[in-house]
Amino acid sequence: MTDWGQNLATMRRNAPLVQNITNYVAMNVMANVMLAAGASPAMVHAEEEVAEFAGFTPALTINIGTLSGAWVRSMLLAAKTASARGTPWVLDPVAAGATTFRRETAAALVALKPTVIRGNASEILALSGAGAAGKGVDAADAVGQAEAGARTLARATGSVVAVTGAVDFVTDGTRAFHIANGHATMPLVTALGCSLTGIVGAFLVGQPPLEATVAALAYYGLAGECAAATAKGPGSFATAFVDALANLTPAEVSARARVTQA
Ligand SMILES: Nc1ncnc2c1ncn2[C@@H]1O[C@H](COP(=O)(O)OP(=O)(O)OP(=O)(O)O)[C@@H](O)[C@H]1O
Ligand SMILES: Cc1ncsc1CCO
Ligand SMILES: [Mg+2]
Repeated sequence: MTDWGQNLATMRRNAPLVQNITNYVAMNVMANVMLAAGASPAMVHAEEEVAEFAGFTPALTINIGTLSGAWVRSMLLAAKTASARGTPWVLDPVAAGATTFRRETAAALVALKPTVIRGNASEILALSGAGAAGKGVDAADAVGQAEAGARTLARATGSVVAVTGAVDFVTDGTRAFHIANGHATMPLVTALGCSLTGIVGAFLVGQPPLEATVAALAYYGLAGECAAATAKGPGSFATAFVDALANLTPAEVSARARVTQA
């Protein structure tokens, strides 16, 4: 059995710099989540500097949550640089099926070969070409409905595809895993999915993409379980969740990760 806590230990040893192009809603939450986990986030998105930064960062994440023309130009510049350098990068296709602008932007970014695509079921269904129920940023489909689409998307793109929800699903198109850690309060706190995308980026540094992604999701879900033990609702959950990310040890992750082959 794989020792998933080792991937957390490696990430913390690396304490990797991660460049994040994310949305206005997520920026602060995501930076705090990443710092608590042991990574070093940098929110760098200006067209004037984004490629230069992508030229030295060991990992990059791109989230299309609050788009505009200038953001898209920056995203494409950063993704092109990462792809050319072989830098691992993660795409978070927020509300990918909602509008033509989002569909086209997500497709252009997928063409630049993200190492990992991480989204909720509705977003992964939209990217895989199947009809999705979701019209906004929240999932309206169950993970199980997106698993076949995730496998197809992974085979078509060469990306690892992670579908998050009640039980997460991760595949490289050949192998696949379910991760049953997590808590139902997580989707009631905004930007926890966006922030998870940053955690996946941090785990990718120096680690194989499929295993790194599975371990990141197990660790993150477990932090949700820990937070739920003391939280009184979504507000105190958010605080307890950041504490749990900082306090969880690799040994606890190894013992409590609920990962099975799919
Ligand atoms: N019903 C649930 N039960 C347990 N864990 C959940 C549930 N829904 C989501 N999660 C967990 O919450 C985390 C974020 O995943 P989610 O699918 O909510 O992201 P998202 O929809 O992209 O979020 P956002 O767009 O608000 O940032 C993952 O770790 C996932 O496992
Ligand atoms: C609420 C919201 N709107 C655009 S991005 C975002 C953060 C969660 O995806
Ligand atoms: Mg999301």
